[in-house]
Amino acid sequence: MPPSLEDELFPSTPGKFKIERNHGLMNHRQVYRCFASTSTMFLWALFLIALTASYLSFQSFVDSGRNYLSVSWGGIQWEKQVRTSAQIHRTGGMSVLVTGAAGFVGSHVSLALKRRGDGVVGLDNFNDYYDPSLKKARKSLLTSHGVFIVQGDINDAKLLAKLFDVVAFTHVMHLAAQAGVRYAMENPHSYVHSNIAGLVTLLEACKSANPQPSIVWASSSSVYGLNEKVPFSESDQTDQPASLYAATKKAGEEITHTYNHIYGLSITGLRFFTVYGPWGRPDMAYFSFTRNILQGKPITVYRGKNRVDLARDFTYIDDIVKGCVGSLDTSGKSTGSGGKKRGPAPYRIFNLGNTSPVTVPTLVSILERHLKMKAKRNIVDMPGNGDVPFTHANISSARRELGYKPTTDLQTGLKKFVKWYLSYYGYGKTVN
Ligand SMILES: O=C(O)[C@H]1O[C@H](OP(=O)(O)OP(=O)(O)OC[C@H]2O[C@@H](n3ccc(=O)[nH]c3=O)[C@H](O)[C@@H]2O)[C@H](O)[C@@H](O)[C@H]1O
Repeated sequence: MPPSLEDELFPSTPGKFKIERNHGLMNHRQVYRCFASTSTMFLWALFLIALTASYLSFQSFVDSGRNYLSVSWGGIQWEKQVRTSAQIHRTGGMSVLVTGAAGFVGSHVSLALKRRGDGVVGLDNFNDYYDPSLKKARKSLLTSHGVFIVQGDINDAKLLAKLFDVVAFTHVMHLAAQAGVRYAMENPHSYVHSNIAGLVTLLEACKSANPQPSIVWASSSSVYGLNEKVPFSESDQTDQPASLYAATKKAGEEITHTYNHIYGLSITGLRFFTVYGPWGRPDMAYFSFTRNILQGKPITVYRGKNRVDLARDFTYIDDIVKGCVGSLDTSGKSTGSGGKKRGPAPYRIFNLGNTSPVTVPTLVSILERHLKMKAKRNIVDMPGNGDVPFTHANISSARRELGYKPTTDLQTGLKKFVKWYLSYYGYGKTVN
């Protein structure tokens, strides 16, 4: 039976098939047919290869297009920007990945590091917990100083792996977090997402990096919770958190301890005490009070049990930056590599406060003086929303180990804040 067209076009295994059909010798016609069918086959094979190749390249075009549409990182140009930003310009300098770089503390620390010649790459997801345009303005400031901020989330393991692939970061300054004590009642899962899941994703990336970076990260004074012994010392128990925010920060301290213990990551946790200053966070009391006073709107001033005023150990941003940089400088090395611990690594926790608590009504009076306007005070009993009555830091440990010495009192710091606020927003502009 002559071979069907189908057989000629799609022989299963050509050589074997022909030998079986002809039992040995072939005549001219058979040779010609064989030659003709082989060349047809060859042409079809070429056609199929070309078809497959064009399909695959179309697919990769679609994939890369999709990547560019939904992911704002990757590519040769992006890698170049990351590398340039990470370049060290001083002897003995470090290259630091700063998470939350478009945030309040993150932007200040990034600038300070860049100014003294360290390499800095920022990472920030630019979420809308508060007005993202303020974060974008901070980003522009950093860009003008040569700091590149990658737009991405600390929960994105692929992005983190890529960053460590492109740059051998010596340090990570981890400041990305869901902040705010009272907002935790509104959106509890955002705290778990950033402060727990995001932290673990970041630590996983750091543990696997080779070399492993040293990590300095933001814990919080809120871990002291309902403690009554003052001032708060790092050796005090911290097992009475008053808010979910505090609980996630406390959990962060325990989680980082396990990564130090198992993988040899060098860890420094900083308990910040109500940080304030220029380029600050609009959700915080000093900031929202300023906005409302300027707009002639009332402010709500909480009052504690038995009509006792609430008090905070307000700490000025420049002092906090010095504490952060001092922590990076003294962090010591991580000891692991490739996910394996090679020896013990430092695990440290420091209070970064101001050591002189001020009551909230006094904070309002200082603002009134600087703004030359009277506040419309609406005094209410503190609702059970996660607030603690007072905070007060003992900073002897940070002073000894980091050379930390706060120098700005609330009066001076708020003057600088008000000056910045008026230059940034003017007198009447609305802030979200
Ligand atoms: O040290 C920290 O670890 C935390 O500091 C900050 O929390 P807090 O100390 O609570 O600051 P902040 O909100 O400015 O309230 C200040 C005071 O004003 C009172 N307060 C507040 C709002 C209001 O409308 N009225 C009022 O009286 C309020 O009752 C309080 O007594 C950070 O936000 C937090 O992210 C975390 O970093």
